[in-house]
Amino acid sequence: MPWACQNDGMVSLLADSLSKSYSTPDSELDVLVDVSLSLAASENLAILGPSGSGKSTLLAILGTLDQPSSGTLKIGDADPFQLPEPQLAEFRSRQIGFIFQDHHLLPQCTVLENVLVPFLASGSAGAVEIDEATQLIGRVGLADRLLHRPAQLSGGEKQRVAIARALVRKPILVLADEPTGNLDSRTAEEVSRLLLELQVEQESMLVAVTHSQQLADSMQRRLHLDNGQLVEHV
Ligand SMILES: Nc1ncnc2c1ncn2[C@@H]1O[C@H](COP(=O)(O)OP(=O)(O)OP(=O)(O)O)[C@@H](O)[C@H]1O
Repeated sequence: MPWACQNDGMVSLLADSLSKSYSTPDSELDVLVDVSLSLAASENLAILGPSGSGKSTLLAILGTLDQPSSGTLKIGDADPFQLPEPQLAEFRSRQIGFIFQDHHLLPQCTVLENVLVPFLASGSAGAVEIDEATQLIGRVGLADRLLHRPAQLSGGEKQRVAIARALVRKPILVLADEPTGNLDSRTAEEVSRLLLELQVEQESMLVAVTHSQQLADSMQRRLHLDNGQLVEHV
């Protein structure tokens, strides 16, 4: 049995023996090897490891953006890789929030419109959704910037908008790839604190790939990925 990270709470994410290989004409590249982990509701986990150790590959599989070569994934009650593509896309947009290092905001859209994007993926945004988005934008400290465009915001403010966008539908799982990677240390600390506060408040799970020791130290659990294998860090 590969090493698995266990917890006492109710398990809401269970990844069992995930492996990912790429075939090249003359060899097979094993990028992830038997990676297992579990998380309970409201838990957060940092994934650390050297460049090329498979962190982004693991995050893409947990986010159902990439299929494992073998292994299974359960998120809440769903077995996402058993869903046909339209249902998988709906599951992903409803239940998983993504935060990227470089925010990926739509430059032509306002802060409010950017935060409404996850609702638009499943149809339209009405008064209830606009109210929810507005409240969350206030919660991330940007109540007076609703109609500003990303170019009018600082890096930290853009990342606050990206956090609001990821959390606005109260997803079961939030995945962040280097969420503070482009920020100075003080801004990184503020953004990390806000992300963890909101994730716990909303009872979402959070998995963040990070090179930041400060962010990793402020998370409940830390795992180290080395050469495609998950090993306990601290
Ligand atoms: N489509 C692909 N085809 C072949 N190899 C790939 C593919 N995608 C990723 N890899 C390889 O998988 C390994 C892990 O890549 P991954 O991006 O997951 O690492 P990482 O730990 O996130 O690295 P970094 O910290 O530099 O972002 C690397 O050796 C990479 O070259």
